[in-house]
Parts: sequence; structure tokens; C-alpha cells
Amino acid sequence: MIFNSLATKTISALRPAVRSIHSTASQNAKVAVLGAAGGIGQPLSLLCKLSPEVDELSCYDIVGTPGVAADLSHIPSKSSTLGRLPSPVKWPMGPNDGLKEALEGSDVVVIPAGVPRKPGMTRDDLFNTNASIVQTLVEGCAKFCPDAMIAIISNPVNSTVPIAAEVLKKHGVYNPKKLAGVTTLDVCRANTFVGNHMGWDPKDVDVTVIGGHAGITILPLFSRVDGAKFTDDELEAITVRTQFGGDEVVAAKAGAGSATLSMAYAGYLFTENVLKALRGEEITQCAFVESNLTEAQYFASPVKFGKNGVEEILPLGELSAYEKQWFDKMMPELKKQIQKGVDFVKK
Ligand SMILES: NC(=O)C1=CN([C@@H]2O[C@H](COP(=O)(O)OP(=O)(O)OC[C@H]3O[C@@H](n4cnc5c(N)ncnc54)[C@H](O)[C@@H]3O)[C@@H](O)[C@H]2O)C=CC1
Ligand SMILES: O=C([O-])CC(=O)C(=O)O
Repeated sequence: MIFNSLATKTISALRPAVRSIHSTASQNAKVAVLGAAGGIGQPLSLLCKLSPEVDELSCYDIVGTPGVAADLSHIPSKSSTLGRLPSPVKWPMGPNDGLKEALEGSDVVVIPAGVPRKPGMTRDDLFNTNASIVQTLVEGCAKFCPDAMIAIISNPVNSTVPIAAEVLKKHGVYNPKKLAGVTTLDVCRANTFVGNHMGWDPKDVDVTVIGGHAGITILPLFSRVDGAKFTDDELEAITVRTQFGGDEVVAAKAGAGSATLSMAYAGYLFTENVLKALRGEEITQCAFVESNLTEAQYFASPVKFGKNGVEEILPLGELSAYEKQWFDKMMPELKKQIQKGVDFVKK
């Protein structure tokens, strides 16, 4: 476990030397992936294993993680790899020693555990199964790594993030700076679609995507992309495609799940950025966090991350008339999904 120490200041002051400094044991950056044997979890774990920002990679799932971790451990990158399952009750260890070992000392916990959609389902249809999975895993975080940054991928993100917050509150360890829903895939999609439309390299595009992570609660602000030009019909098409990009993949996979590879990439980008920020770099990226920008208690928008996690939620600025229409449509839906998550834990 690293950060919040004199060593952190030393690291940011000596930025070019970071690689050699942070590989020492006392400054290890530990990332835990919960749901690591799944469609997202495996490629996400692979990308984390390759990341120079990660020193310890911890893979946790209810199945398969010893194999995933053993496999990854043969890759010649500097990070160590741990694979853990929930263990049977073993006195005096208690029932959760697998999760405990997976989580202890973690700086970032990424959670892609839970069931994915099939064609015809909304993300909200996953609530009944995934709400309790997220609840249980975040209870583990509250007990075993209360200071870690928790990044929620499991859907419905608009409800699972509030669930996580309520669980952490119940345990008296909620820190809004250390909890975020991962909406990076929406930004990746918007960048790709604008790049393709304009004939630009998508890596040079950075679209701001606000709101939440489900259908019309996803609002890409294409009016802010310098030089991008759309007819009204094109703008409508690219907006709706971004909002329903997940459905496009679900339909193409035809019953075999939802986005996994692009999500693993997006989850890795988010995690690496958070690690860089915890080490002292200032990073701005969109994330779904507790926010007072709007009437919704949680809202995705550009957020400045630093060594304490979320350092500042940037002002939203003016929306175009077209974006304002979508914003007004989104708000009741987003607030309802947030409330559903809050009520699940409070009931
Ligand atoms: N935030 C986003 O942008 C996106 C979110 N997702 C969501 O991510 C989630 C995972 O998707 P996939 O990886 O495709 O599903 P998957 O079914 O391939 O993998 C899920 C993994 O979670 C594990 N799991 C289930 N219960 C668990 C528990 N209690 N503890 C630990 N692990 C547990 C399963 O064993 C499985 O290995 C879904 O809810 C999906 O909707 C998917 C794509 C994008
Ligand atoms: O669509 C889904 O169910 C998975 C997801 O969140 C996405 O791909 O954006």
C-alpha cells in the first residue's frame, strides 16, 4: 500500500525516477480485481498485469482465479500476482479469508463482478442479481481496505454506486473521494465515433460524457469537440449510438454477454489514471461520483483526481440547446435509478 506519505511527495518531485522508486516494497501499488475470472475481469487483469503503474495484482472471483493468476504470473512484468477464491469456513480464519487476502493493502479495487445483459434486457434488469453481489464485495472493502479507491463496473452502475456508498456509510467508512462508477467506456465510444465521423485519429479526441451509464442517462457533449461538424441528423445519430453503444454489442454477441474487451480497456485506462493520480499527478477524467452539480446525488462529469482520489468536480458549463433537451429527459430517470440503489441498502 502506498501514498499519503512523505514518499509520495518525493515521488512527484522526482517524477522521471518514479519507475525505480515505486517498485520498492513499502510503496507498492496494489490493485484488486473482483470478478477477475469473468469476461471483463480476465482481459482487465491482463492489462493491469502489463501496467507499469501496478506492483501487486490481486485477482478475486468465486471461480477460476487460481488459474487466472497462475497464468498471468508467467508474464515477465514487474507486478506480483495473487489469485483468491472465497474460502470455506476455517477456524480461526473466519469465512472470508480469501476476500480478506485479496483486498488487504489495496490502493484501488475494481469491481466487474456480476451478470451481464442478454438481448432484450436493460441494465436495470440486472439489478436483482448484481445489487447483492456488489453489496457483499463492498462490505469486504469496508472491512479489509477502507481507504482504497473503489471503481464500480458492475451494472446497473447508476444504482450499484449508490449501493456501494450506502454500504460504506453503514460501516462508517464512506469517503466520497474514494468511490466512482466507471463510465470510461462511454467516453471511449464517443471518441471512436467522432474520430470515425471526422476522419480523425480517435486517440486525439476527448469527448466529455456526462450523466450516468444507461441509455438516455448517457449524454455526450459533442458541441464541445473543437472542429467537429455534424448535420442535425448526424448529431442525433451519433448521440443515440453513444447512449446505446452497449446494446449494439449485446445484440452482436447474440446472447453471449455484453462488452468485455472494450470495457477491459476502459477499466484499465481508468485504473491507471487513478494510480497516477494517487502518486501525485493531476488527472482529469469523467467518472460517476457523488456530486452537487445537478439535482442527482451522483453524476458523471469531468473530475480531477489527485493523491486523495476525487479532488474536484469541475463545473459543468453551458449545454447546447440540443444537449439541454437530453439533459431534461435524463434527470428523472437517473434520479430514480440512484434512489433504487439507496433504498436497496436502507430497506
Ligand atoms: N460500466 C460499464 O461500462 C460496463 C459494465 N459491464 C458490467 O460488468 C459486469 C460483468 O460483466 P462480464 O465480465 O461480461 O460478466 P461475466 O459473467 O463474464 O463475469 C462476471 C464475473 O463475476 C463473477 N462473480 C459473480 N459473483 C461474484 C461474487 N460474489 N464475487 C466475486 N465474483 C463474482 C463471476 O464468477 C464471473 O467470473 C456486468 O454487470 C456488466 O453489465 C459491462 C460492460 C461495460
Ligand atoms: O451494455 C451493457 O450491458 C454493458 C455496458 O454497460 C456497456 O457496454 O456499456
